[in-house]
Amino acid sequence: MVKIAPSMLSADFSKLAAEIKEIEEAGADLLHIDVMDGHFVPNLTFGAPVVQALRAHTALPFDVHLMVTNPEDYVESFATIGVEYFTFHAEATAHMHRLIQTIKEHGMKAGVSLNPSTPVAVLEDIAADLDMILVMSVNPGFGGQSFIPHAVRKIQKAKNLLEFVGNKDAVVEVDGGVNGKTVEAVRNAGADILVAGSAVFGADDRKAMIHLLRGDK
Ligand SMILES: O=C(CO)[C@@H](O)[C@H](O)COP(=O)(O)O
Repeated sequence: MVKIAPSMLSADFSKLAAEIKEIEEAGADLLHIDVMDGHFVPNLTFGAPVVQALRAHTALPFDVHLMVTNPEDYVESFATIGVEYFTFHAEATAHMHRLIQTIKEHGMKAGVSLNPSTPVAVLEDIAADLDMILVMSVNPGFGGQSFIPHAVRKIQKAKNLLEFVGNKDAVVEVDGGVNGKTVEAVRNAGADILVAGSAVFGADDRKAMIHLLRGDK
């Protein structure tokens, strides 16, 4: 069964702890946390101190997506928080292999995210080392954008690559424009974790939306 990771980017920033508690009670599986530095993407969110402050307010695993230049500089501060996935962008470093090892040495799972224009093939030689491939189905930076259809094929390619290298533990996550209209294609393509920001936080009934996205019977 797929897991649902609501994206905090679409939460009410004036009451983050309450928002997180609500989506935890609504049945979310992970909390997706978008760290943006205003350089890698044209938007700025929060860093380790805010994420640290939220750790005490939920038992949900933290799925941290770093849209930053120099992701190497963030490993130590996030490792001390209690983070499940530390996911950086392939486009942000020339040293993916080394960074993956460093993330794991710091006790976190390592994910690599791909912008819509970056092919899955860039992960060929490191796929066996990964814990997650994050397929961006929008250009990163903002919530509420439309799903880019070619992401469906890319999810399949990411799944095939992990299977080809015998990496049974790694997951494929999809992020951007996932909602009631796009979710079936994404689930059918084989995604393991679905990130949803505006669809969940903008829903009148967040619990019902999480159930719908997950395909609960
Ligand atoms: O990383 C990002 C955007 O850069 C995402 O996590 C968005 O926050 C997803 O928002 P929706 O498209 O689901 O509204």
